[in-house]
Amino acid sequence: MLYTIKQLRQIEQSALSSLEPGTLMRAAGKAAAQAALQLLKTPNQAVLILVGPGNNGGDALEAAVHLANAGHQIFVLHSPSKTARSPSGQQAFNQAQACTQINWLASDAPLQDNYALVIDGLFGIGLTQLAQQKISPALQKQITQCNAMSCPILALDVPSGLDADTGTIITNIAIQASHTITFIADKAGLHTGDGQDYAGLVEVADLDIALEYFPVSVSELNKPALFPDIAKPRRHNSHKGSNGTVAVIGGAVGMQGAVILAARAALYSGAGRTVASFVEATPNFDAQQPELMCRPAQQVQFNPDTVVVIGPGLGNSIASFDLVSRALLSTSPLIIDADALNLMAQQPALHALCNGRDKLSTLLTPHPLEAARLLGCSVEIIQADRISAAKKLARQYSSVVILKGSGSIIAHPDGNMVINPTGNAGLASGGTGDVLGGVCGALMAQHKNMWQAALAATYLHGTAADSLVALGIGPIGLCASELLVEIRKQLNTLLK
Ligand SMILES: NC(=O)C1=CN([C@@H]2O[C@H](COP(=O)(O)OP(=O)(O)OC[C@H]3O[C@@H](n4cnc5c(N)ncnc54)[C@H](O)[C@@H]3O)[C@@H](O)[C@H]2O)[C@@H](O)CC1
Ligand SMILES: [K+]
Repeated sequence: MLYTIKQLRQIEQSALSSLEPGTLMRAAGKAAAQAALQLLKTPNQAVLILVGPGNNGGDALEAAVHLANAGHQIFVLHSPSKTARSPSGQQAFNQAQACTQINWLASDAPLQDNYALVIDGLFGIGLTQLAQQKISPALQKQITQCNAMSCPILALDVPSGLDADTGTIITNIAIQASHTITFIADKAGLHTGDGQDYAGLVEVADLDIALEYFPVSVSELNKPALFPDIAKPRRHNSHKGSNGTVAVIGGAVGMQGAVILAARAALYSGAGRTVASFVEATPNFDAQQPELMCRPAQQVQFNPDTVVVIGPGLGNSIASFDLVSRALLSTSPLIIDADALNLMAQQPALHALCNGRDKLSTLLTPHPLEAARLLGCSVEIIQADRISAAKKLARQYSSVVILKGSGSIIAHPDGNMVINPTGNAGLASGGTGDVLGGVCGALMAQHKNMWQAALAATYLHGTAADSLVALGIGPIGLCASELLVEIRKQLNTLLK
C-alpha cells in the first residue's frame, strides 16, 4: 500500500508512543545497512555516506556504524544542522563519533569517483514543499559529483530532493539513486512523475511496526491481484458473441492510423468482434488485419454490448462533436481518449452529459496535456501533483481515469488510486495511447468491469513494453504497433 507523508508521520508517532526512543531510527539504520551490504557484495569496500541535518541523517549514521563494523571503509560527509538534532538523531551522532573506524570528511573535501557505493541520507520526508529553500551551492556541488559517480547510489527513505507525495523535485537539485530503501511503507512519489528516474529500484523496510498502526490506505501499486476478473481463463464453450464487441470511433483524414492501431489492439486483446469506425474517408478494409470491420462512424450501433473507444484521431469537426454527444448519451460503455477528451474540455454540454452517465461505464484516458485541458489548468500544474489531478478528474467527470505518463495513475471516482509500475520510456511515442485505448475496450467488452479493465490494460501495456525492451526492441524506436503481439502474449501468460 502507498501512504502519504502525513499518514506516515501519524504512524510514526503512534508507533513511537509504545517504543523506546531511537527504536525506529535503529531499525531504519539496520535495514539500510542490510540493503547496502547486498549492493556491496565483496568485503572492505569504500562507502561514501551523505549525512543530512535531520533524522534521515540519523538513519545514515546508524547504517554507517553497522557498515564499519562489517569491515567496510566508511567516509561520512556531514551537513551540520542549524537547529538542534532530535534525541534519536543525537544518539546516532554520538554513537558514530565513538566509532573509530569511521572517517569524517571535511565538507569542502573534493569527492573522488572511487567509492563502491554512495548512501544518501541527506533529506527524507522532512523535505516537504514547505521547505522550498534552495540547497546551498556547496551541497549542490556534492550532489552533482555523487550523481556523476559510476557506483550505485542507495537513497534512504527517499532520494533527497524528491517529494515523496507527488514525485516532483522540490529543490534545485536532487539525488539520482539507483536504489531506494524506503521506511515504514511505500510512497506514491517514488513511483510517478520523476519518482522512477530518481528512486531507481524501491525496497520497503516496515521497521517491524505493528499493522494496527497503519490506517486503511486507498492507494497502491498496480498488480494482477487487483484485476482477478480479467486474469480468468476463457470458457471453452464460448463464441465471438461471448467476448463482446468493440467499436473504435475516430480517424479524420490524416489520422486513420489511430483508429487502426486501437482496433488492432482490441483484436489482439481478445474482443469477439472489432469495428474500426471512421468519421471521414472509410477504407474498404485493413489489408494487414482483415479481421477488422471498417465502417463509417455514423453506422455505429450504440448499445450496452458494444464497448465504444472514441477519440483516436477524431478531429474537432461538427460530425465529431455529434458522435461524442451520441456516445455520451448512449448505454454503451465508453473509453474516451484523445480528440474526444479535447472536445469534452471545450464543450461544457459534453462534460454535463459525461457526469450524467453511470460512473463505472466511462473511462477517460488523458495524457497530461489533455488532463490540463479537462481541468482548465496548465500541464505544469498537472505534473506538479499527478495524483491529485487524476483524482480530481475522476471526481469532476464521474469516471474512471487513467492519467498517462511515467507512473500512470488510475483513479476511481470513489477516491481509490493505483499507480502503475510497469512500462518504460519506449512508450513515449505516437500511437501507444491508441493501443492502450483499444486494450481497455477489449478487456471491458469481455469482462464488463471498467475499473479492472483500466488496471489490467495499463499493466499489460507496460509489461509488453518492458518485455520488448528486454529483447532489445526499444526503448528508443519502439513502435506502438510492435506492442500488439506482445500484449497478447502478456495477457495469455497472465491466465496460466
Ligand atoms: N521520526 C522518526 O521516528 C523516524 C524518522 N525516520 C527518518 O527521518 C526522516 C524524516 O526526518 P526529519 O523530519 O528530521 O527530516 P529530514 O531528515 O527528512 O530533513 C529535514 C531536515 O532538513 C533540513 N532542510 C530542509 N530543507 C533544507 C535545505 N534546502 N537545505 C538544508 N537543510 C534543509 C531541515 O531543517 C531539517 O533539519 C525520514 O525520512 C526517515 O528517513 C526514520 O528514522 C524512521 C523513524
Ligand atoms: K535520502
